[in-house]
Amino acid sequence: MSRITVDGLTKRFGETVALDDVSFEIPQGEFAIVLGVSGSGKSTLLRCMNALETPTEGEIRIDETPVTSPRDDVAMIFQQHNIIDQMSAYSNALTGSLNRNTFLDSLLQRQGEADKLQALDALETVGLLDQAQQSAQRMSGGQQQRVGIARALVQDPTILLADEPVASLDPGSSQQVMGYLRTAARERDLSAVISLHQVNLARKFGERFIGLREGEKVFDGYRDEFDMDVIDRIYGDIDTEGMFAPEGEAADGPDPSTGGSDDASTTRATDGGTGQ
Ligand SMILES: Nc1ncnc2c1ncn2[C@@H]1O[C@H](COP(=O)(O)OP(=O)(O)OP(=O)(O)O)[C@@H](O)[C@H]1O
Repeated sequence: MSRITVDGLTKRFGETVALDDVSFEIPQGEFAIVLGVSGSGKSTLLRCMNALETPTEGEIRIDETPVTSPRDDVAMIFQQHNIIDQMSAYSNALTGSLNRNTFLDSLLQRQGEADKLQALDALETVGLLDQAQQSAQRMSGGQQQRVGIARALVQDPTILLADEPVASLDPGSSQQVMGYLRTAARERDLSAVISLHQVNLARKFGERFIGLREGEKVFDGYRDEFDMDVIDRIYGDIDTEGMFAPEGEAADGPDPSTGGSDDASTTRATDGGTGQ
């Protein structure tokens, strides 16, 4: 059970109001996407959720317990996945169990069988079991990010946070990574909060949407309400042409069996994204 409550969250950096009285609740198992232009407060929101920033006012609660320090049951995936190039996909995934092992045990890979099986299971979830021994530096950016997801899963979280996890990937890899994230959250019943720049990706994979603009929450709703008016509310008068695929084209979620898709139709849907 992991319900996330964001309650009257304000974060100021000097004169800058990064978040202004933001409140919402994410029920257990929901896959939520946070959208907004650069500087709207997405990263600050996620960082507050993981206690990497301290709120100026308000608080975050997980199952009614205020978040005051990083928690083992909250895993965070970053844009720069920070995996170790020289290590294999398997060894990188296994580092997700660091919270349960001493540093020396981890260094010598003396983790228990359960942790090792969990690393293999996580690699299977992200479609990389057959690449387990592959050195990370020989993997593509998308594969490396999937290793980052596997490592987060080995942490055994109930909540998955991802701050622009596909910002540096090409459209096809972005689709795949989002697909695997969605599959992982669904299979393990994780609550997920993902920040994204790309509207089409958000719409394709998201279930719940939180829109931020200049630190304020300007939208909070589900797929059926997430229309062009909402996009305008979030993005204002910037050119949104091409950010929104025609109705139906991007409405289906990923195929959980593939963790997304490489097929041409979905790649086309992404091409209509923001290109960021
Ligand atoms: N550590 C900090 N010190 C000072 N100002 C900060 C700090 N972190 C964020 N800000 C400011 O807070 C505001 C929100 O930033 P934030 O990084 O949360 O936005 P964002 O929506 O994640 O942007 P991007 O999409 O570019 O990552 C911005 O004006 C930013 O300059």
